[in-house]
Amino acid sequence: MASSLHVNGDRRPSNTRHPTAPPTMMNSHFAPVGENPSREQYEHGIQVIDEDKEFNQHLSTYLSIEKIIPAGFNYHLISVFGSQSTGKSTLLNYLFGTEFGVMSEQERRQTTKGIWMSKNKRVSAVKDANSMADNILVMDVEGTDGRERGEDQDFERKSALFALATSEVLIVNIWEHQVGLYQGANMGLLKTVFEVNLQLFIKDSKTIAKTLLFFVIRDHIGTTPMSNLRNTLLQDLSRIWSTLSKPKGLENSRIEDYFDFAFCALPHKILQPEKFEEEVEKLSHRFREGYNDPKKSGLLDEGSLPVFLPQYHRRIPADGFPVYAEGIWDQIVNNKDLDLPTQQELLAQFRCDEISREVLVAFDETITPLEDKQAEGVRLGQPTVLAGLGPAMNVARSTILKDFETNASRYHKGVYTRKRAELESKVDTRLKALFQKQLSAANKAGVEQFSSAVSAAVKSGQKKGNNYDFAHIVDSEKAKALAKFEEDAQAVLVQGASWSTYQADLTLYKKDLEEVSARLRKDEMRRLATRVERWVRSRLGESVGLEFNKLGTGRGGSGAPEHGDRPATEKDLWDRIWAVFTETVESAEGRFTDRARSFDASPDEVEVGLWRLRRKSWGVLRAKIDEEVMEGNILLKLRENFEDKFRYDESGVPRIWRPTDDIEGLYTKARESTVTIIPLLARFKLAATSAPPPLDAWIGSAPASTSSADEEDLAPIGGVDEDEGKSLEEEMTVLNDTKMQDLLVRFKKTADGVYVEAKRSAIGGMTQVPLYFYGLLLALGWNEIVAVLRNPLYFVFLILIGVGAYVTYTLNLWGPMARMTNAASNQALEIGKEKLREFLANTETGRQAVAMSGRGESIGMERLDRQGKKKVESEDEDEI
Ligand SMILES: Nc1nc2c(ncn2[C@@H]2O[C@H](COP(=O)(O)OP(=O)(O)OP(=O)(O)O)[C@@H](O)[C@H]2O)c(=O)[nH]1
Repeated sequence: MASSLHVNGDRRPSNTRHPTAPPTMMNSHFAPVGENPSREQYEHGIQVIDEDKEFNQHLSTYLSIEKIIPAGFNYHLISVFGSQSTGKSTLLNYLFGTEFGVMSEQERRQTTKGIWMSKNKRVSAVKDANSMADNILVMDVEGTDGRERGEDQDFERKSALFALATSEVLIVNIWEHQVGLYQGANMGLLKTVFEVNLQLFIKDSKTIAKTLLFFVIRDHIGTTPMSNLRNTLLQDLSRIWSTLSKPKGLENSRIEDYFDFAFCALPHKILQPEKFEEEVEKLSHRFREGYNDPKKSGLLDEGSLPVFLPQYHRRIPADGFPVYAEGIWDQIVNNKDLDLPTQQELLAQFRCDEISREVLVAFDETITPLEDKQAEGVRLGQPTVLAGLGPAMNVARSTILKDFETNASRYHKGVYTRKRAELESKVDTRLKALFQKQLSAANKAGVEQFSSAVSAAVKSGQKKGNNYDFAHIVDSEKAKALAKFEEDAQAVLVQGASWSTYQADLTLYKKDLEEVSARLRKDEMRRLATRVERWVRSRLGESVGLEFNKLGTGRGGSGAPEHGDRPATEKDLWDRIWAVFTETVESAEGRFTDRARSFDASPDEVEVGLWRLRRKSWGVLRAKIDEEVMEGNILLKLRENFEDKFRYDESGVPRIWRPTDDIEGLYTKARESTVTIIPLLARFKLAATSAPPPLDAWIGSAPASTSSADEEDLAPIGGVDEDEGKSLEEEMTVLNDTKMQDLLVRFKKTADGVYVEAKRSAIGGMTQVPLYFYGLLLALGWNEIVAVLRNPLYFVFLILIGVGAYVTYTLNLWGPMARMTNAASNQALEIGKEKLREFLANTETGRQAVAMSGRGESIGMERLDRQGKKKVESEDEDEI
C-alpha cells in the first residue's frame, strides 16, 4: 500500500493547473473546475489555500462531490502539522487512503504547498454508530521550517490559526530524535498555536472548543520508552505555555483548559516497514472508528481513547463550512483580529438567508399557482373558493419551517431564531393573504348562495300558492350558510399560525347575511304588499263596482219606496264607497301586519308597509272610480237609473204606456232625478259633512324610516306631496265641469231616445186591429162561408187541406216545404230567365234587352249583398 502511495518524482506529470495534479506540480493558481466536476478531478484532494494565500472558491464543489455538504455536524476535520518533509503526507495517505503528493526519497524539497484537503478514502470496516470513517476531512498543511520560505513565518502562523479555527484534531508529526529539541520538535510552531489559540479565547472564552493535539512520533526505535517521550513533550509544552505572555484575565489559565494531548509512536518506515504498516494501520483504525478496543490495541500509547470528542467539534455545519473557512481565511490573511463568534454569526446570517431562499423555492412551487388563481378570480370579479387550499397551505408551511429548521438550526442560535422568525413572517404574510382572500371568496359565494337559495325557496312556495314561511326559510338557509362558511374556514386554518382564526370573518359574514336577509325581507315585504294590493284591488273592484251598479237601479231616487229594505240611496254613494274602502284596506292592513310579523319584519318596516299600502290603495280606488265614471260606463248607469225611474212605477212594476198616460210628466221627473246624480258623482264627498273624506289623516304622514325607494313607485297624492301631486280638492274631483256638461248632454239625448220610444209604444198600441173588425169580416163573408160549407166538393177539399196541413204540422214539415217551395221557385225563375235570354238573343232588340236585364241582375245582386252584410252585422251586435 505504501509503495502505491509513493509517487515517483520522475513519473509525476509536468506542471499543470488541473486540480487533480499532485501538489508538487501545482503552482499557486487553482485549477479550473470543469462544467461537470467529478470525483476523479479531485483524486488528490483540493488545495484549499495555495502558497500565495489565495482561498479556493471550489471548496464547496469539492465537499458536494464528496457528499459532505448534507452531513450537518456529522463530519470531522483533522489537520497535520510538522516540519517540512517529515512524512506528513505519507502518514495521512496511510491513515486515510488519501492521495496527497509525497516527496520521493531522492529529493529533499517541499512537496505540500499551501493547505490541501481530502476526504478519508478508507472505508470503515465496522459500520456502526461510532463509525466516523465516512466524513473525516484531513488537511495537509505546508510544512514548517522549509527552506522555501526561509525566515518568513507568516504563512506558518496564518495556517496554524486557520487550522486551529477549523480543526478538531491537530496531528503534530515529529521524528523521535526531534523530541527535546526546540526547532526540530516544532516547539516554535506549537508556541505559535498556543498564542493564536489564546487570541481566539480572548474574543470568546465560552464557546471556543478544546483542541486535541495528537503527537505522532515517527521513526520510534523503541530504546526510549513512549512514556518518557510523552513526559518530555508535556514538560516542553508546559514550559512554552508558562513563557507565553497571556492576555488579561487569562493569566492563570492552564494549557489543559484549551488542549487535550494524545501521543503515539510509529516504527521506522524504512527500517521496519512491516511494523510501520502494522502500527499505522492500528492508528488509522483508531481515527476511522473513533476508538480502539483496549484489548486489541497494540499502540504504543493509550490507544483506546476516542479521538473525536464532541467538545473538539467546531460546530460549523458542513454546508456552511466553505463560507466559514473562506471568511476565517479572509480575516487571517488580512491580519484582522479573528473573532470566531462574529464569524459564526456572519456565517449563520449568510447561510440562513441562503437556506431561506432554498426552502422558499418549494414553497413557491406550491403557493404561487394558488396565489395566481386567486388573483385571476379577483381580477375577473369572481373570487373563487379554492379546493384543497387548507391542506396545501399547511403542508407548505410545515415543510418550509421544518426544512429551514433542519438546515439552519445548526447555526448560531440567535441568528437562526431571528431568521426563522423572518421567514415565518414572510411565509405567513403570503399565507394570510391567501387565507383572507379565501374567506372573502367564501363570504361572497356564501352570501350569493344564501340569497339565491332563499329566493328559490320563496319562488317554489309561491308556486304552491304562497304557502311558505319566509322567516323559517331565512333561518334555515342562514344556518346552512353559516355552517358552510365555518366548514370552509376550518378547512383553511393553518396549524401553528396565530393569525389563523376566522372569528372576525365569521362576525363579518353574519353581518353580511343579516344585510342580505334585510334586503330579502324587504323584497318579501314588497311581494306581500303587491299581493295585498292585488287583493285590495279585486275587493274594491267588486264592492265599488257593486256600489256603482246600484246607481243603475234608480229606485234610490225620488221613486224609492218607504218600506222594506231601503235600497242604497244615490246621495250616500260616496259614504258607502269610503266605508267599503276603509273597511277593505283596514282588513288588508290586518293581513299585512300578521304576515309581515311572521317573517320578523321590524315595527318600522311594518309601519312603512302599511303606509305604502294605504297610499297605493287610494290609487287603486281612484282608478276604479275613474273606470266606473268612464263615459260609456256612467252613461249606461245613468240611462239604467233613468229607465228604472221612468219605466217602472213606484211598486217596481213595468209601465205599459197608454196614450192617456202622463209620459211627459214622468219623463221630466225621472230625468231631473237622474240629472241630479251627475253633480253628486262629480266630487268625492261625504253626505254628512258635504266635504271630502279625511284622506290625509287616514293615510297619515310618512313614517320616519321611509326611504326614497319606498316612495319611488308611489303616485303622488293630493295634499301629501304638494309639489308634484294634485291638490286634495283635485284628487277628490271625479268629473270636471266640461265632462259633467258633456255627460249631461249625452244623457239627455239618451233619455230623449227612451222617451221617444215610450211615446211610440203608446201610439203603437192604437194601431192594433179592433175586435169589431173581425165581426165585420164575419158578417160580410157569411155568404162565402156558407157556400163552401154547403158544397160537398169544396167541403171535402177544405177538410183535405185541413188534414194535410195538420199532418204537415205534426211531421214538422212546414220548414222543409217552405224551403222546397223557395228552391223550386228560384229554379223556375232561373229557367225562366234563361229562356228569356235565349229568346231575346235572336233579335237586336233582344240583345239590348239582355244587356239591360244583366245590369238589372247585378243591381239586384248588389242589393242582395248589402242585405247579407247587414244581416251579419246585426248578428255580431247580438253576440256582443
Ligand atoms: N525515515 C522515514 N522516512 C519517511 C517516513 N515517511 C515518509 N518518509 C519519507 O520522507 C520523505 C518525505 O515524505 P513526505 O510525505 O512527502 O513528507 P512531507 O512532510 O509531506 O513533506 P512536505 O509536504 O514537503 O512538507 C519521503 O521521501 C518519504 O519516503 C518515515 O516514517 N520514516
